Amino acid sequence: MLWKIGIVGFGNVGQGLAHILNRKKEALQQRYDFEFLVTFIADPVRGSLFNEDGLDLDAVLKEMAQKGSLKDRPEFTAEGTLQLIERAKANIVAEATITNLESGEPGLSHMRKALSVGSHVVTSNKGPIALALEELESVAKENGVCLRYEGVVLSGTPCINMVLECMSGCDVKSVAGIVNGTTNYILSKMEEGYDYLEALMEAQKMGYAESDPTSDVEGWDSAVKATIMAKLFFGANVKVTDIARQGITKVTKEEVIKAKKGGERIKLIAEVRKEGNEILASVSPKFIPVSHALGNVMGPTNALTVATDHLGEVTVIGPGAGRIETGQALLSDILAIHRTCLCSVH
Ligand SMILES: NC(=O)C1=CN([C@@H]2O[C@H](COP(=O)(O)OP(=O)(O)OC[C@H]3O[C@@H](n4cnc5c(N)ncnc54)[C@H](OP(=O)(O)O)[C@@H]3O)[C@@H](O)[C@H]2O)C=CC1
Ligand SMILES: N[C@@H](CC=O)C(=O)O
Repeated sequence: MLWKIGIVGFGNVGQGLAHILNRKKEALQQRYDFEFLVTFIADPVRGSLFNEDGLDLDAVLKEMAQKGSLKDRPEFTAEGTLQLIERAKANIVAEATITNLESGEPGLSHMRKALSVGSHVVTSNKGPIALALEELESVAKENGVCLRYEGVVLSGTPCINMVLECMSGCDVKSVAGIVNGTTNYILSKMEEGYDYLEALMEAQKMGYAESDPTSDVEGWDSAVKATIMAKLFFGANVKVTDIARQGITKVTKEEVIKAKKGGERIKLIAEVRKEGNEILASVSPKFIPVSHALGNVMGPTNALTVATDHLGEVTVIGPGAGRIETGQALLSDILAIHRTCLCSVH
């Protein structure tokens, strides 16, 4: 099968996915029998493109790097994102627009539209998954397509599918760890002597931060990830606004350096745990001994410890943000869809 892929949102992650697809085209065919065309890119500000016969990703990425815009490309279209999703009817839509924790928009409408026209959806966008997972899964089911979102908690580091698939049958008792790359990067840089703002700007440059970084530094991003984990791993509906939440804006460089001298590091820890019939979730900065596994997780790296009945504790450590890293999460979902379709054919 020749898969037609559409990319919605051509910022850090959308471009990260395009880079991987461009670079790995032959390897993906040889290794996984996965053949594809990217038929559209939708991003109203940077420029939307459509070509039923496939875009030249190499040329698109070069133009993006040189001009920061796709509006001079011959495949340019002024069509809105929803119209493009409907007209293109790609087999798979990769949705990577901004996370909106209040309405889920514009990603929520993009996903509804894509699923309802029969496109599988893969996404790194946390808003729609936190706010409307059941609805989206039911639209997917009605239309016989899949919705996958591996990247919404730990970017490309295995998390959701690791727990739901590889650890299926286990009861999860708690999950706890560092689930935001930007704040961990800032705290790490502050230990090296950077000022808070200097470190934040660096995180933005590297493509780790949300479009509004308040979400990262005030702990909202970690809280929405806790909401998603509460839903997926505990079956609990915990609203992001109900989570006891504190970010890192009050943490000073002096405190970070003092903690290190005392053998500790300050880390923004998200936790979801079951106590009796209650599911408790929180996000706050905590002093962690340098000797503890989490105490040595630095930069944009994340770590999550999943406590279960059958396996005890399982800890995963890896990138929690980044263009290519999150593009990898989308790619793993795309290949999972390809595998499922191969299985149903053979
Ligand atoms: N960056 C990371 O490391 C990670 C990001 N994520 C999530 O992935 C998603 C993408 O992140 P990232 O790439 O960093 O964010 P960016 O802000 O870099 O990219 C988002 C893109 O979506 C575009 N966009 C906005 N509205 C529309 C629309 N209606 N139609 C099409 N495109 C639109 C934006 O355009 P413009 O800016 O011009 O308005 C922008 O180019 C977010 O939801 C984020 O939370 C998840 C894990 C890690
Ligand atoms: N802004 C987020 C991106 C990934 O979800 C982070 O820094 O972790």
